[in-house]
Amino acid sequence: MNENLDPTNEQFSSEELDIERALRPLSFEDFAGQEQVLENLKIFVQAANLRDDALDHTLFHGPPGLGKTTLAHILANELGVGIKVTSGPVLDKPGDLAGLLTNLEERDVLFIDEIHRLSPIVEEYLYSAMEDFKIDIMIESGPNARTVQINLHPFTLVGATTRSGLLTAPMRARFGISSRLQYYTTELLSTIVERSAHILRVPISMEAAIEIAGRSRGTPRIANALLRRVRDFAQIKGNGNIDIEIAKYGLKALNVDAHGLDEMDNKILTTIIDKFKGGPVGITTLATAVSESGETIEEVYEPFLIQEGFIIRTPRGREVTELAYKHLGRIKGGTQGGLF
Ligand SMILES: Nc1ncnc2c1ncn2[C@@H]1O[C@H](COP(=O)(O)OP(=O)(O)OP(=O)(O)O)[C@@H](O)[C@H]1O
Ligand SMILES: [Mg+2]
Repeated sequence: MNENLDPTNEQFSSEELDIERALRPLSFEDFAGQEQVLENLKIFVQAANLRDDALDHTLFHGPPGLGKTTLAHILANELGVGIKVTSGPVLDKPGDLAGLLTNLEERDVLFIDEIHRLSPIVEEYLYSAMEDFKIDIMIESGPNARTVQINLHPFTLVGATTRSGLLTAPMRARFGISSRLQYYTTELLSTIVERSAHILRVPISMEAAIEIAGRSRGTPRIANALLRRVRDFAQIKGNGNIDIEIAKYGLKALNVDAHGLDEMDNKILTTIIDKFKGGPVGITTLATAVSESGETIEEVYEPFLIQEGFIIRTPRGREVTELAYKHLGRIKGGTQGGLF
């Protein structure tokens, strides 16, 4: 998870983690949006259930907070199987992976988060497990050491990554299903906010839900985080209900950007304006200027900025739009920031 994209910008306390869990949809039915992805998944799951097969290995990619982990759990629920959860950086020895794999029951889901961060040795070890449901394990040591091949139960590997560009080609090729998650529209996010408010038992007006949704960077995780903070304002400064006034008051106090842009988004825009005269600027040059990797900019930040019309991609690089100048209160061609 990318802490930068969490507007509260703090580690979750255990209470917050409980809330996070309570708000997480558990079935296809509770999951809003991503229609195309969901429509296909429903068919694949239904077919696998009908044949009593393991679902094909499935990859979810896309920016943080859009529902990759949520969907991995939903898949296990809908398949009616168990799920084991781990992540790329945690699995540093093939032995750890072997332990997990041999403990999987028939059709279980093995969820590997941040799958682009697997070590090459572990990744290679995973290949035969994914392809043939077989692994080699070393038994005994010293002169008696030998490897034996053992059969695994057919299982489904579900991988998640925010950085699909960093996935190796052989790894990518082993996923039968690959889905990219998209940013959510304000309308969809407002239904998510309403659902979450209902679970948290806090009354919210439709207008307020739309206001929160519109400032959530197209991201359910951010929408839920903003809802929780606004709920605090409603309880302390208001009468407990979230209406449009208290929502606006809370969002202002939280310093939430009118479009839900975060610090890095704004840094990217100001850098293009201030250092590169609004662009065009190449991705590598831009990346160096904002001290972030080019891939992260391309996969995590830029898609939203392009979708919302702040940046355009030209053959010569990235250019900011009028909207970006307006948003930052700058004048095109001006040397100074600030309109006022
Ligand atoms: N479609 C959805 N409907 C309702 N709530 C959602 C939806 N997608 C995500 N959420 C909420 O947003 C939170 C974040 O989603 P999730 O943890 O699945 O994101 P992620 O893609 O795994 O993010 P990361 O890349 O940071 O791991 C979830 O706890 C869930 O409550
Ligand atoms: Mg996740």
